[in-house]
Formats: sequence, C-alpha cells, structure tokens
Amino acid sequence: MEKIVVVTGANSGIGLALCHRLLSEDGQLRLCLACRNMKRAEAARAALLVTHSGARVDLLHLDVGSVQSVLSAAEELKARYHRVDFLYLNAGIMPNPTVDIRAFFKGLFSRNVINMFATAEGLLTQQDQLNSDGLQEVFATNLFGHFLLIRELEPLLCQPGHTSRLVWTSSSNARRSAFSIQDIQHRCGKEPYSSSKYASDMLSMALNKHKNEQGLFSSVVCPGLVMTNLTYGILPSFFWTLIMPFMWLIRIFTNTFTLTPYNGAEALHWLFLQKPESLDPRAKYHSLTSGLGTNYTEPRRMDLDDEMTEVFFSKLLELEREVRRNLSKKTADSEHYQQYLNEIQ
Ligand SMILES: NC(=O)C1=CN([C@@H]2O[C@H](COP(=O)(O)OP(=O)(O)OC[C@H]3O[C@@H](n4cnc5c(N)ncnc54)[C@H](OP(=O)(O)O)[C@@H]3O)[C@@H](O)[C@H]2O)C=CC1
Ligand SMILES: CC(C)CCC[C@@H](C)[C@H]1CC[C@H]2C3=C(CC[C@]12C)[C@@]1(C)CCC(=O)C[C@@H]1CC3
Repeated sequence: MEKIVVVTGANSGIGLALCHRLLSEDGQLRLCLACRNMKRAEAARAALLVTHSGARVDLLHLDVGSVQSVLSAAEELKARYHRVDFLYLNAGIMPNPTVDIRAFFKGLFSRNVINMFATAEGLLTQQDQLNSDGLQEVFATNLFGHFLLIRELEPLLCQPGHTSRLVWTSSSNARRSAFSIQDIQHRCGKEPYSSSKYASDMLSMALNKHKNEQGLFSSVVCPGLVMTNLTYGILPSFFWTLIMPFMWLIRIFTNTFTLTPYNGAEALHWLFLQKPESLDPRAKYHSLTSGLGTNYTEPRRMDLDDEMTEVFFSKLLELEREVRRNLSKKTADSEHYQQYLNEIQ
C-alpha cells in the first residue's frame, strides 16, 4: 500500500537527507516536502528527482512558526490526502546562538568532556524574540506550530483500523533543567532551544498516552551532532573549517558525532521500518556513528516526569484555545474594517 509521508523542514540538512533515504527505501512512497521557502523546496524536489526519477514528491507551503500558515497548510493537506502515514516533525531553529568559550575550555579538561561534546550542556545560549502571533519564536517553531499541525491533522492521523506515526527531531541538548512549567515558552531564560526540545520529548510521551488508542504513535529522535545550516550558524564559517579535522578526530571517541546529514537521519529512517507496538514511548532513539563510520540506532531512556508531562499537555491545549480565539477576533476585526471601508466608499 502506498505510504503518505509529510516532512517539515525538508529542504535542507537532516530533513532532506531523510527524504533521500526514504525514497531509496520505498518506491511506492508519496512524499510531501512541507517548507516555508518554496524556492528552496523546489530545489530540494529537483535534487531528489535527480537520484529518484519518477518519484512522487509534492510540495507544501508551511511556516511552522506562523499560526495562520499552519492552519492553511493543514487545510491543504486535508484536501490533498485521505490519510497521513508518517508525519516527521523536523523543522527547527536555533537563533542567535552564543558559545561560552570559557566553559568549553573548562569542560575540555574535566571528566565531563564526552558529555559536553554530546549534549553541549553549559556551552550554548540563544537570544529569542516574539513572533507576530505574540509567541516566543523558538517555542512557536520547534514545538507549538507542530503541535497545532498535529491537532489540525487528527482526521488524517487517527483513522479507524489504521496506524499513523509522528517522529520528532529532538536533540541531546534537550534538558529538563532548561524547561520551566511556569514558563513553557521560555520567555525568561537563555536556553530556548534546549527548553523547546525538552518540550517535544514531553509532548511525544503525552501524545502516546492520549492517542495510541486512536492508532497514533509518536517517537523522538536525536540525530547527533550534524553539520547543517543550523550548526554552521553557531560559529563563524572559517572557524568551522579550522576545527573540522578535530571534529572528525573526536568522532573516534564519541559515537554522537554523526556529522553528515545522511548519518544524522539514521534513526529517523530506522523508525520508518519499525512496528509502532515495538517502540518504547519513554525512549529517545539516537542516530549514532562508530569510529569506523558504521551507523546504528540506539534507544536511551528520557528524563521525563509523568505529572509535569500531563500539566504541560493541558497548558498546550489551553494555549491552542487562546491562539484560536485571538485569530478569530483578528479575522472579525478585519472583516468589520473591510465592511466599514465598503460603506464609506
Ligand atoms: N544539526 C544538528 O546537529 C542537530 C539538529 N537537530 C534538529 O534537527 C532538525 C533539522 O535541523 P538541521 O537539518 O540540523 O538544520 P537545517 O537548518 O539544515 O534544517 C532546518 C530546516 O527547518 C526549516 N525551518 C526552519 N524554520 C522553519 C519554519 N518556521 N517553518 C518551516 N520550516 C522551517 C528550515 O527551512 P529554511 O531552509 O527555510 O531555513 C530547514 O529546512 C531541527 O529540528 C534541529 O533542531 C537536533 C539535534 C542536532
Ligand atoms: C570552541 C570550539 C573550539 C569548539 C566548539 C564546539 C562546539 C561548537 C560544539 C561542541 C558540542 C556541539 C553540539 C551542538 C552544537 C556545536 C557544539 C556546541 C548541538 C547543540 C547542535 C544542535 C543540537 O541539537 C545538539 C548539538 C549537541 C552538541
């Protein structure tokens, strides 16, 4: 049976590598690249068709950081497809990152060095801002836009007698101490990325609890450290060129330096081949690469609190109601204004 797979942020990095891998895996696939920039989406589609001529690759405009765009994209998906088998929630941002160089050198000579390279704990901060919906941008893009998309697509994802899958591209940088249940959007802290990724881990578990009965299963992935537009944005490019030989050297000591998007997509691809009942809802599936370059997937237990996960899920549902209320108010206001303009003409 033809599988319908939607990938957000599919035009570059891990998302694009995943698309290549899925097309090589399954010739029957119907792939939908959900991207915010249609020029980049078209270029990605053309690249996929060079190696997979005749493949069915659709494009969809989706800015996960905009409520209106998510709602329109969901409408379009519902008009195009009668179900969605896999939804890869992969789009993500890390705006204005800063590396704490002192912490890096301190960590380099400590016993925590491997963990520091694997998780970037204590090394990275970001500067976030409000978007036009009044939400924190990192939260809105990495988490809330995807949550809203899932809610809108429930008719395509929860079908009787059929299972559908969600796969989140989370991170080893997801950390419980970066997340606050009193500040789910991370308005106050300096680690919005870490907070948003921890939030996706919790949301995945909550969705399993509430939606497995309706045939919807969610999993979380860490792709390892991958050289993509996101990571190239962390340090100046000459610096990356300079330290690249060391990065390949470090790979001998840590299996989390997957480095290429192909390797990083390993666990995302592996999950495509698994039966959902065989998966652990509390596990994060890590893409790993050995020193000799062999790729494999390893589940690792996530640090999650059941009670906080439930509270978080209700807070998201409440925020969804608020966002929808604001949107209908905005629409009503602009309709009244239009009516007024028509009347005075
Ligand atoms: N690289 C790494 O080491 C790691 C990455 N990750 C996660 O992997 C995922 C993919 O990132 P990666 O491949 O590394 O980086 P890239 O920057 O290459 O890919 C990110 C993708 O997300 C898209 N995107 C960003 N914002 C939006 C938006 N508002 N709406 C729609 N699409 C959007 C980008 O589109 P555009 O091209 O238009 O910007 C791009 O296609 C992210 O979630 C990231 O957090 C997790 C752990 C490690
Ligand atoms: C200062 C330099 C000599 C070396 C700096 C190395 C760091 C830039 C990297 C060490 C661990 C890396 C890491 C990430 C980014 C780059 C490092 C901080 C991520 C945060 C990228 C995005 C993720 O989701 C997880 C990665 C964990 C490891």
